[in-house]
Amino acid sequence: MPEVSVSAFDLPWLVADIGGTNARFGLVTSPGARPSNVAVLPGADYPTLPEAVAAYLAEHAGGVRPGAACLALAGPIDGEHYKLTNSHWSGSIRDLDVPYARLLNDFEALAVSLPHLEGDELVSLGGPAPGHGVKAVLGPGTGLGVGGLVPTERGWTAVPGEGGHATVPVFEPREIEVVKALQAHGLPHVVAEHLLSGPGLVRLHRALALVNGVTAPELTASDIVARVDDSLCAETVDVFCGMLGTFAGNVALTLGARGGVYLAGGVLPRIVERVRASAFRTRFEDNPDMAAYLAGIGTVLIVAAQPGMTGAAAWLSQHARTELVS
Ligand SMILES: Nc1ncnc2c1ncn2[C@@H]1O[C@H](COP(=O)(O)OP(=O)(O)OP(=O)(O)O)[C@@H](O)[C@H]1O
Repeated sequence: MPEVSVSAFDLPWLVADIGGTNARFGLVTSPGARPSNVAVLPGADYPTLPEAVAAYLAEHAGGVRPGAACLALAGPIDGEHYKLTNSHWSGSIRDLDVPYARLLNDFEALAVSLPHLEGDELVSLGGPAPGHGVKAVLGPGTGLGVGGLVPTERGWTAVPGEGGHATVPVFEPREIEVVKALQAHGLPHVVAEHLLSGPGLVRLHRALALVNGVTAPELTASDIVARVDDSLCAETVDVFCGMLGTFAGNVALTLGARGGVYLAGGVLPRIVERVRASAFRTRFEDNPDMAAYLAGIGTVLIVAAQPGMTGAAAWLSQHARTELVS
């Protein structure tokens, strides 16, 4: 069969959201459309990202050759180069052999998705509905991601960052005891991600056992959230939600996120009602000088299935217009 030549931004476009465990892929068949042909591949099954992309295109996308790609990755992006934080994949986007390809940090892509999410893709965690202005997104998953989205005269601009590595937001006496226990056990500088993530739930459970002077089995994050009748597990989830509220309030204050604070990541959609019933929103507003300011900011949980890929698709739609007219 003769090779079909493909130019930059020829449809379809390839989008992806790649975490430490899963590589999610999809195709965009018209600008502004949501991804179709979505498939989730286990990253560990493929030695490199180009091999996972080739497998997706061959097995789930009819062997198409995309004219553009936007890949959201859980790790720092340095121009064309990527290195996933919790996976062995690293390399250059050029190795994909797509005429136009762009890398985004995963929370940068989530930030771009925010104006496109609607209806039952969002659940209120308190406060008013998100309005105009800067938006923030943060979320506990394998790590703790943070991003911002700023309105400009030329559309929205996403702001990636490394906010999950900010020092842990301890507030209540019990939380201070947790930090002291972790410091006494080999973790001198406790950052937010150490406690506000899936692995953070495990660490928090262990630390609360030390603080309470009890022995507890080593549990996974899913065990901890499943054991609703176990007092230590229940306390772990409560402390987690409270600290997350303070962290989200700190992000809102830092970015001036009057357009809303959105919560994402793999952990919270599994405990929606417990977050809503927790101290999350009270702690979000609990600031001596800025309580009224924070009370005016909506907090919303993203429960959409593939928001990272929605963001990657929106990014390509916005940039295709710019690239094709310039
Ligand atoms: N049932 C569960 N309840 C609570 N937390 C969970 C559950 N299952 C998994 N987790 C946590 O969620 C984390 C995965 O979150 P998320 O999906 O956001 O991760 P990611 O970094 O995007 O990577 P990937 O999806 O590839 O794992 C896991 O590290 C785990 O700690």
